[in-house]
Amino acid sequence: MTATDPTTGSAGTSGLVAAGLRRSFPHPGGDVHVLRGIDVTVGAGELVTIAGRSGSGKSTLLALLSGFDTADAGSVRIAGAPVTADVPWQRCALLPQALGLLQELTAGENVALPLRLTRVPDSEVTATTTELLAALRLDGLADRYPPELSFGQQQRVALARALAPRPAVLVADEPTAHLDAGTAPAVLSLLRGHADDGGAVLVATHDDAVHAIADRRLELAGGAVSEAAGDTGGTVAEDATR
Ligand SMILES: Nc1ncnc2c1ncn2[C@@H]1O[C@H](COP(=O)(O)OP(=O)(O)OP(=O)(O)O)[C@@H](O)[C@H]1O
Repeated sequence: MTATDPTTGSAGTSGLVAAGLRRSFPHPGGDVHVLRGIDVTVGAGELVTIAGRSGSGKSTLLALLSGFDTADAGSVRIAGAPVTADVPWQRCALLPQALGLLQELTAGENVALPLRLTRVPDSEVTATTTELLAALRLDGLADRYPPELSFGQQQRVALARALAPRPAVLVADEPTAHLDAGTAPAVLSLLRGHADDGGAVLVATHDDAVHAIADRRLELAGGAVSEAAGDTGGTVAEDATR
């Protein structure tokens, strides 16, 4: 994949480029203006984190970037093409906070799903699924259904599913929120590895360990994004964005 052009800072032709994103939600007390004109660029090969107080709009932004929601204004492009609701997993995969695992499929079947949908050969599906589950310390749990797994285990299954199709863009919402010290390093390693392999990775997080492996860190506050420096802000109060 094309790396970020260091001379222009642009994502070139293979990264994520969002411009002028605006999103409001109707509310009886007055519309909630969550995103007020957001520009975000994540180049191929880059891992960018985004921090912000609870309610600042991180999940709202990630849903727009991955085609799960539509902006009131602005554009999202991957490799130069607009992101739509039916963006294929190979172009953009979202790891949402709610995970979205299919309850009637086993962990292994959930991970294999994006590969099955694109008719990847069985041997490759098996190899990729086995490799990802092992890398996330989920060996032996492939045949369990989501309700038979802890939330942290389910979160790792959802990450494996997002990574399985080797997406050009990976968008992850708090991917380490439910992990312990034993499993967090595996998740960090896969996120960093995906970027090093040429993926564009954007992670919303309050976790200093994730910020530490990032190339850049953004801050979302008051409906706007800025480049951040220094320690993570963490969740210390509600953001009454309006
Ligand atoms: N569908 C919706 N309808 C109305 N308001 C919404 C909707 N979705 C989000 N909001 C509001 O938008 C704001 C941003 O929410 P969002 O979930 O994006 O924040 P966040 O930064 O991801 O928070 P957290 O860190 O707690 O997950 C909040 O004030 C929330 O109440």
